[in-house]
Amino acid sequence: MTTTSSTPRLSSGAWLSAGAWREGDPVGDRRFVSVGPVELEAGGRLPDVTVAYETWGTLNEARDNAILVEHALTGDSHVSGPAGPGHATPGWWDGLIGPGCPFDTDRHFVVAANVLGGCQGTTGPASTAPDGRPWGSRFPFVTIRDQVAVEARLAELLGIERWNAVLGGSMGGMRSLEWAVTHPERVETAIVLASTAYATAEQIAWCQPQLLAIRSDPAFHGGDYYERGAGPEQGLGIARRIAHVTYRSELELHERFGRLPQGAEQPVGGGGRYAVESYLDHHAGKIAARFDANSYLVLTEAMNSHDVGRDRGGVAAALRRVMGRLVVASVDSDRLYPPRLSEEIAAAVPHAEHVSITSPYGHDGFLIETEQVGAILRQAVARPAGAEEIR
Ligand SMILES: CC(=O)SCCNC(=O)CCNC(=O)[C@H](O)C(C)(C)COP(=O)(O)OP(=O)(O)OC[C@H]1O[C@@H](n2cnc3c(N)ncnc32)[C@H](O)[C@@H]1OP(=O)(O)O
Ligand SMILES: N[C@@H](CCO)C(=O)O
Repeated sequence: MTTTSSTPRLSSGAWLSAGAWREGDPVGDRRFVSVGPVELEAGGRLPDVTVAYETWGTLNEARDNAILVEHALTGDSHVSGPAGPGHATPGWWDGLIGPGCPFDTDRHFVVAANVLGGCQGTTGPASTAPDGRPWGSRFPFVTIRDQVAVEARLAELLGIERWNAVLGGSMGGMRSLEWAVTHPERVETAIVLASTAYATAEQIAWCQPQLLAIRSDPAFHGGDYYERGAGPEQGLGIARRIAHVTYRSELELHERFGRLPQGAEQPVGGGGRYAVESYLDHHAGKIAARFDANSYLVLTEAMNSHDVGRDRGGVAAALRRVMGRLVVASVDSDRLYPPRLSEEIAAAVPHAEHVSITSPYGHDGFLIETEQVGAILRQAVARPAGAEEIR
């Protein structure tokens, strides 16, 4: 099946939406595949879902060396960058995939896909609906389980019956855990970084002003802004500012910025900014240039819906389904996904291992502390099942 319709974009947008490529055609390092119609957990339906994905290494004959890397809220399929001449775009977890890396491409076949509802090539709100117009406000509610269902279709199309490992951080960790609970027989090792078995009240609470910031931007137009030239970039920027503070630690911000003014600006009564305000402004500008506000809403609400225990007799009962190895890692300074949430998962799964990542950076530590994360991943995929604890 092929799709040839146009790609809606914001004026400043560098993001991609599904629907503009012929199936199988690469765009940069990405490939695109149709996984067909998807019935959603909350009752909606998507008549044809496209998935953007990338791979590294080769699937072996036994088809037992495949690893699925799950990205977080604003990530994408581009986990790893330079793999040779002509592949110069950095990835968000560079150094973890390649010859001799924790995911050694001489041994492993690594797959990463943009998530359902995203804006980097997989079907999302900016994609073209059957009537030829962007889905916009009509894009249905998706859950973490729906996202995993789409990934399961991708696995089938790639000929992967069982993953050697499924791993990810934050929202990626939610999908990894859902994989291990929904398809226990298809996951040899699940690695859940800086994540949780269910969205907590505080996580949902932090999301609420973010959702409101986007929806109350006059340029939001109820979500149907694609054909108007500009989108709710102000609202998205405010959402990112709120979120970004929760992604870092109080101590890091204090030691890094303290009360410093931004250059010569005079914040106290001078109309200028503090350096930390300038830092948040910078991250706000970056997200508006690379991410679609509707995807931010859809994915945030998917995270809020996350609860592995839903319709499964509760979290503890759901976690008892996990059959393969489970490695849970938390960042010691993470105030958004505090270590106690990882400990809860580990306590509910007798054979699980809990590892602590030491970092001043808070939640974003799972993206920044690549040496520690690399060591965890290397050991998790190198050891036979049931081997001693990682330390
Ligand atoms: C290659 C890609 O596009 S990856 C896209 C997908 N991205 C993802 O999946 C992850 C999303 N990214 C993130 O969450 C974050 O960017 C992280 C975790 C990677 C950032 O980690 P860090 O390396 O700690 O970056 P940090 O938060 O310090 O920000 C650095 C930026 O702030 C800027 N900055 C620092 N201080 C200030 C200041 N006072 N005023 C303005 N800007 C400032 C730096 O110049 C730098 O800018 P740049 O990123 O444009 O080069
Ligand atoms: N900084 C990460 C944090 C989300 O967990 C992101 O933007 O995806």
